[in-house]
Amino acid sequence: MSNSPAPEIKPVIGIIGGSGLYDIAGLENKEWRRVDTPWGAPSDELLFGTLNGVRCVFLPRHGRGHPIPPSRLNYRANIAAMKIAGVTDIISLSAVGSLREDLPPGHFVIVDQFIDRSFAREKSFFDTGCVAHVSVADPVCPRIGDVAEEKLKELNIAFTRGGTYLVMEGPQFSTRAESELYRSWGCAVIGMTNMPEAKLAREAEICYATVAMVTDYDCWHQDHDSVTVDAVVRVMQQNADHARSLVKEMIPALGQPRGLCPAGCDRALEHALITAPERREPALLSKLEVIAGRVLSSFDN
Ligand SMILES: CSC[C@H]1O[C@H](OP(=O)(O)O)[C@H](O)[C@@H]1O
Ligand SMILES: Nc1ncnc2[nH]cnc12
Repeated sequence: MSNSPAPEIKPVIGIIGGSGLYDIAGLENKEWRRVDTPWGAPSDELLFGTLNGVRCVFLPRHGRGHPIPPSRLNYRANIAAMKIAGVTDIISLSAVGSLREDLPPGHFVIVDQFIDRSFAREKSFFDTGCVAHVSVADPVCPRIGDVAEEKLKELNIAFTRGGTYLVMEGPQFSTRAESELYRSWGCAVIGMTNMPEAKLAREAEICYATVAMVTDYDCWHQDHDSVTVDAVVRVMQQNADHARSLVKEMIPALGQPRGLCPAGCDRALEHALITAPERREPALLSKLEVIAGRVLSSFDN
């Protein structure tokens, strides 16, 4: 065991804004800047700024004006751009449908698990020529969840800590049979975007947590109409102030200098690489430098 002191990390907070959240309030020194990555361009320029002296970077997940559907998002570029921008912690904000009676529209859920039913997306930075298998047994960072919980309480916003987010491919909403199936699996909420986003953040060793904002009861609830985009947008407009206040409170708290993440999200690649150094593909390795340079440069993996 090493006796060296825990490094002092100055966090940079990334915020990925979902449907209805295309900007964040209160940022100082704001600047939209293009960030290119070895996996192509992210959904939009990134908004750089500071809040109470904490550096933050905002990305509208679908782009400003929402031109990109869930299956066409370049999830790898989005996470790689955050990594290149120096982001250490990501707050993912998402509109979701509720799969439980006790999670009504307007309610917030601090997600702790996912079931990934997406299938038409690139899910890893690694590939033939450099294979890695990270653990996503606990796919979100509990430290970010703790801060979300504390701030939601202070702001008096109704929320639930914990719940499984079912990730569907979309873009069509679910059939009633699918919705009932996911309910029978014990899922709390449903959306189309948080995977592979969370898996890629783990590969990039960025702490990541989802605050889901319920906008509808999907299509299973007999007393509520089936979800429509209009309904999602209407509830998100009502919720947007809550989401903005939450982010504004979370950033200064998460931005305090700290040591390594106790949950180990920032060391996820240690012991994850399996390809022998002599079988690694140089072209892929050079792409991976921005994501995995920390572990690839040490040859004893
Ligand atoms: C506009 S309704 C469906 C859309 O909203 C959610 O997006 P996000 O997670 O980015 O808030 C859902 O996943 C769908 O992409
Ligand atoms: N019911 C639903 N299904 C999938 N994604 C959603 N986003 C918001 N509501 C949703």
